[in-house]
Parts: sequence; C-alpha cells; structure tokens
Amino acid sequence: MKIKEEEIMEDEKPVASKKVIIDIQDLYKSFGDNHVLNGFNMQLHEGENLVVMGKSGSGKSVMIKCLVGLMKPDSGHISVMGKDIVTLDQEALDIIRADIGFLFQGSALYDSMTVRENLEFPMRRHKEKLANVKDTEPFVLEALRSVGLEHTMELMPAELSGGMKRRVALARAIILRPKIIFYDEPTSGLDPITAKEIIELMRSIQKKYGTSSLIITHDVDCARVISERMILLVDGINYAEGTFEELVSSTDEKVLAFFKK
Ligand SMILES: Nc1ncnc2c1ncn2[C@@H]1O[C@H](COP(=O)(O)OP(=O)(O)OP(=O)(O)O)[C@@H](O)[C@H]1O
Repeated sequence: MKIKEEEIMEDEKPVASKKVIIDIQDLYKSFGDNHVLNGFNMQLHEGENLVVMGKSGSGKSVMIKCLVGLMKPDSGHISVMGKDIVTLDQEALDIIRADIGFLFQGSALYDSMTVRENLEFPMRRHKEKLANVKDTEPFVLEALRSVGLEHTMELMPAELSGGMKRRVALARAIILRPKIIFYDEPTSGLDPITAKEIIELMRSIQKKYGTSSLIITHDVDCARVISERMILLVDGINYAEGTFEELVSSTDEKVLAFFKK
C-alpha cells in the first residue's frame, strides 16, 4: 500500500525529513593561531535529540557561544528558528534566547535563592515572553512537577542532593516552555543511577513538550540512550555523523576513540 506523505504523523517521520530548527554552515573561529572551528556544520531538526561529542578543548563551548550570539564567528552562517544569529541585535537575540532552555554543567543554581526564586529568574529576565502572566506560581509548580520535585519549592539549593539540584536546573530550563534545550554535560558528576534518572527525565520532557535537544556530552551511556543522531567534533569540523550504532561500529580510529572506556 502506498502512503501519502501527509498521512505520516510528524513524529513518525524520519529525522532527515523534519524541519531544520538550527542550521550551522561552514563555521570558522580562530583565536590567533588557535584554529578552533574550521568549517563546522550542524543541523538540528524539530523534535530531535542530537548529541555532539568532542574531546576537551575541541570547541564545543565556542560553537554553543556562537550559536547563541555570545561570540562572533570569523565566518559562516548560523540560523536558529529561521533567524540569522550573526546579524541580530541584542534585543532580537534576547527574544530568540527566551525560546532556548539551558541546562548548564553542574546545575548552576543560585545558592542564595530558594528553588522557587531560581525558577522565577528566567521568567523575570524574559518578561516579554510572559507579558500576560500575573502569577508565576502555576509555571513554577508545573515545571517542578515535570521533574517530580514540587515539594521542594521553598527549599534552598544546599538542602538538595546533587541529583535533585540537576532536576531543579532542568525545571528551570523548561519553565519558559522553550522550543530548544541545550544540555551541557547533563550527567557529569552524577552516580550512574542518578544519571540514568536524569536521562529518563530528558526523554520525558522531550515527549511532553516536543522540544528539540542539543546535548553536549562525554558520557557514552548517555549518548547511547538519548541520541537519535550524533556528531563528532574533531579538528574543528563535523568529522563524523550518524546514529550511535553507526558510529560505534565505525572502523575509523578517531571515531572509535570516543567509545573506548
Ligand atoms: N575567549 C577565548 N579566547 C581565546 N581562546 C579561547 C577562548 N574561548 C575558547 N578558547 C580556546 O578555544 C579552544 C576550544 O575551547 P572550548 O571551551 O570550546 O572547548 P570545549 O570543547 O568546550 O572543552 P571542554 O569539554 O573542556 O569544556 C580552546 O583551545 C580554548 O583555549
């Protein structure tokens, strides 16, 4: 039986046929003689979990900074949700950033603020996105509920375990209902069981909110479970791309080096 394209549900479409939400073309960035990005390319599709792996110092943070407009590339094209990041002014960048959730390495909660205040922080920063919202509490509660921590609203970060802090940071990343989430080493510093719980939460959040995720990780187990596609950043380029299974069965030494424990 022949199925018409429009009969295929959006989330059943193969990744490559989904809409591109981030497009990086031919990105170059050097610091003096240190040529960090040498023509890097990357596409993130709507609803996709894309893992980028690269060894320490390979330029992952530089790439993310260029992506959110914190750093200007030497050359190349970066489009996020259809907007040309390199040419946007501050105000336009802020509007784009309100649609991006960040889970920073090590959670990065403000120690002097309660869980509630930590979650309210991005809401205050991006007031324009929530112009009609008078009461922040339903947002805070819903985000905390998504990570199973609604009872921690009035606690201080010091009263939480490492895994709970990471969950609160995840709740903060989704509070503005972003279209894209950047995860920077989401499982670093966690024991394997807690790391697994965080990965499960990332999956459930993607299902619930339909977000697209860009995940920077060194954690091979995390990459295996979460990625639909992977890009290996080596020598400043997207050296290899494919599913976990495709890359792990590669015969290329530089590719295999990522999967050796
Ligand atoms: N502002 C800067 N000025 C000069 N050099 C920089 C700057 N930012 C980054 N670099 C250099 O760019 C290279 C890539 O750094 P980057 O932080 O992107 O690596 P990374 O892949 O994120 O590493 P890690 O996994 O350790 O966080 C490094 O050699 C770093 O010294």
